[in-house]
Amino acid sequence: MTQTVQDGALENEAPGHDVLRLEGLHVSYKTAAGPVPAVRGVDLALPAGGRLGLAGESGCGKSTLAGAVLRLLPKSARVTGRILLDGEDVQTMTWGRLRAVRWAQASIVFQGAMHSLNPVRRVGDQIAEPILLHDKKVSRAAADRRVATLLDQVGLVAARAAAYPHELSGGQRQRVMIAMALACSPRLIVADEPTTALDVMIQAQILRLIGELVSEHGISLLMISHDLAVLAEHCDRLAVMYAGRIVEEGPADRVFADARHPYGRALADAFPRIGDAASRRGPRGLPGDPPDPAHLPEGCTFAPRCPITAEECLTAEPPLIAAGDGRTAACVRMDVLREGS
Ligand SMILES: Nc1ncnc2c1ncn2[C@@H]1O[C@H](COP(=O)(O)OP(=O)(O)OP(=O)(O)O)[C@@H](O)[C@H]1O
Repeated sequence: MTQTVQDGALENEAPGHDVLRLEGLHVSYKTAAGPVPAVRGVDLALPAGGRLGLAGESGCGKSTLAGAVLRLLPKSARVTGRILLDGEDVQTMTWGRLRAVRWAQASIVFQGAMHSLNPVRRVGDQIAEPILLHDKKVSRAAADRRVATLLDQVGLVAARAAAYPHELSGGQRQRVMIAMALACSPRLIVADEPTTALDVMIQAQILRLIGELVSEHGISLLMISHDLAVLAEHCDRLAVMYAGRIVEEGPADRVFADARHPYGRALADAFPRIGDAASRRGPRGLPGDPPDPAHLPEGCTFAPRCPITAEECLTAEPPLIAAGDGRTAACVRMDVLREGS
């Protein structure tokens, strides 16, 4: 593992107790220009019924991590480390086992339902498919009844089962995707930027719906977004990702209100807070861009954009260390950040 969790949550928990557990996960894409390290030594644990938010800017490796969980990455991706679903290593599953696990044990809601749904099939048939696939004893009539129940749970009338994806609004299509994700009563749902393509009001409704459904059904949630504020509202823990690594992890309210890593702090400050009087902490852009994963800087990868960089940041990549209140952060200058806050 490249990341050391000193005094972190991972060391104290019995393996196999988590619905999802990533141990030293690395994903590198093979390209003509050389390897692109998209995920670099990630350790994460999601207990049963937990809701973990994964935040970070575009290109930091969030979708790669999500795809790795169900082995949905392209062939050019080289994955090392362990991905444990209920203690079972996804990397060593046979294709048959993997097919059984997808939908039934874990399902993913991707961004942009239009691309995930088949445009020439009725949505009811698409929701019924994983149900029929996973339980050969279920009759078509029983699957249709289940589809009607699922549509009702996601706030759509049963008659919508007959619609084609293009006949639905973006929000309705995303509700269909959520119904599909719930169809086989999984233990884990991974929601990868589930509302990116939707307008703000609909985004809030869909996120609330996901939150309500996972609690109602006791499903664990890994929610991925660039928006730390949204994640803080719907998750109990937050992990902040930068240039392929987790740079901060901890209880959602603590990380959002008082991040220990300057990147976590910048992400929290980038969005207005609900209830903030006259924008005391208005939205603030983070200067610069994340590094190109194929050409990472020496030392801390955030140093070139960091407001508190010092000489010591430029020599080695800081390990993830205990940062108080059940948090971990990968910053050698977190005390300076604390003093300045
Ligand atoms: N198939 C691929 N081949 C080569 N590089 C890839 C491939 N897919 C992703 N990458 C690179 O891996 C890095 C991580 O990408 P990823 O899509 O996981 O990030 P992300 O945080 O999910 O971004 P976004 O929010 O834009 O989806 C990026 O530099 C991206 O360009």
